[in-house]
Amino acid sequence: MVILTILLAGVGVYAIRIFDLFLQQRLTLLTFDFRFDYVPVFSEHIFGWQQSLIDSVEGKTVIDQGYEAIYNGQNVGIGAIIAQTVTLIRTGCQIVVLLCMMGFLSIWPAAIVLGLNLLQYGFQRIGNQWYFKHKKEQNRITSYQSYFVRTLMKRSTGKDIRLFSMFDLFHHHFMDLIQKLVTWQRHYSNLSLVINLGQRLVNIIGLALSLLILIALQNVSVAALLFAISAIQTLNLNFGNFRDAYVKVGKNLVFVDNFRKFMAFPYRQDQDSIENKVSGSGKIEVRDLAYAVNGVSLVHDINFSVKRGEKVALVGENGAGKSTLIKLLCGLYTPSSGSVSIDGQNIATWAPATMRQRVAVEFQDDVILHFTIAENVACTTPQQIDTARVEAVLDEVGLEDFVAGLPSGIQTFIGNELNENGIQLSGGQKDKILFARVLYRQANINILDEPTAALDPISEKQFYALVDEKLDQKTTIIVTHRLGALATDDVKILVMKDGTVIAAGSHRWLLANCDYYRKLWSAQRSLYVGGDRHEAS
Ligand SMILES: Nc1ncnc2c1ncn2[C@@H]1O[C@H](COP(=O)(O)OP(=O)(O)OP(=O)(O)O)[C@@H](O)[C@H]1O
Repeated sequence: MVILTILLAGVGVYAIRIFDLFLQQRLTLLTFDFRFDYVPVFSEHIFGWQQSLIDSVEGKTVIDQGYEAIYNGQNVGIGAIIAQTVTLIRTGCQIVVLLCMMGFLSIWPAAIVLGLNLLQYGFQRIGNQWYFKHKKEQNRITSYQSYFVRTLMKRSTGKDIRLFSMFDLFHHHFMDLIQKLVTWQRHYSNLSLVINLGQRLVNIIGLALSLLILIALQNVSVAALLFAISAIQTLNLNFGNFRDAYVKVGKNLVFVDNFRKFMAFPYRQDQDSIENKVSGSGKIEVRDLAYAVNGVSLVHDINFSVKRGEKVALVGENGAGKSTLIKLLCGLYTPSSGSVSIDGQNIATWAPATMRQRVAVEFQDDVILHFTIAENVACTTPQQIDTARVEAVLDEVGLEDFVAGLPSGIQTFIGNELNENGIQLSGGQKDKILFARVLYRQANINILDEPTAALDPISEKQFYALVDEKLDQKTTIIVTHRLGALATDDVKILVMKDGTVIAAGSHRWLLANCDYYRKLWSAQRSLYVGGDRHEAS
């Protein structure tokens, strides 16, 4: 009977192990599919977020960990939970088989092993509680660490580090970080050591106790005793694996929790009040607009309106709040108070897609993706690109000859990350592609943040001629430090200082009525007409 039981149990355990191979294979494919199904959902969701949320520490943590929850296959997050659940099922089955098998000898050893494993779980819980209590600290350290890795790996920062011999500085901060990491790790491994020692001790006691009981309870043969030793050890091992899997599920639920938080963040497309009206003349009204971050006001008390087709220049010193204001105008930031309305509708109620149709924006720090020129201009999939329109706008911004000289024309890749024949752009060429992107959009409101910063004088002149011609009937707001180009009567100039608009009017009117504008103007004029270069100070 004992022999038959052993045989049956052995077959049962190995059958489960073989079944496990198939489970593991299915699991690998499942987590792979999961990654491809959910990563686009994740990215799509971020499009609906407020920029201020993406910029915040909270947003960054939830993005990083939420992404990890779905992207790291079976190691972290949802993939790990599925993998550990499979382990739970597998070890659970093995435990049941082993318990039945041992029941033929005596139920006591099995009961003792079970009891002692519960005790071990208690130890593990202590370790876990410490882990979760200090997890935030470890997350922060890991996020600092990833900054170092990202910065060092990035080609552009690598250049600066070499040019300015910043390695010592880097090393200084890195060592500081490593110190924190080592301290954290030391605490954790000391605690793990104590817990593991406790668990091993409990194991040995358990094995000895079970055997003693077995001997005391019945007259067992040596063969049965040997079988009992091996069965108890296997049972213990399975209990251990079961426990580990259970604990890992708990740990990975933290990542999933972050994924859940991520999906629950306010998503503008979910709002009931979203307006999808895309028509309108392009009239902008700004009322009592203010924006603060962590209680610090960046812009405040802003009131102005822009008529359809009007050209507006936003000028002011560095840090005056110009970029912040245009981020509010195009809905990237949500005002702390006040409102921005376009054609009588508060843009806070607009869906992001509506905003993209109505407003085309060019920022100083816009990125050119390592895709083709045509894709960078049209910002859509190859099938949807209007090639003739792409060529026309590239022509208009003065890139006709440049593109004609490229081996694959508008299909040439920019940068060599995705294509080894990709080309590098100069700063001015990049600005021209970004402006071509705005023209391609054909929106009736265009907002341009320092669009000519990298342009040569001839290109800058062409740029303003193009604005006059192509954006003639369209509302256009341009942030610029080069005042001369906008010194005409048909441009309304908003002068910003310390986070608010202190004056608005034509160049001539401002020269006559605004001391601060006069100061900006004469400072710049002196550089161009060769006057007193120190006039500004
Ligand atoms: N996300 C942010 N969090 C905190 N402070 C910010 C944030 N964005 C901008 N600031 C601060 O707000 C102020 C205005 O910045 P903004 O970029 O709007 O200035 P700007 O007028 O465009 O300057 P520049 O002419 O140099 O481009 C600056 O003091 C800047 O440090």
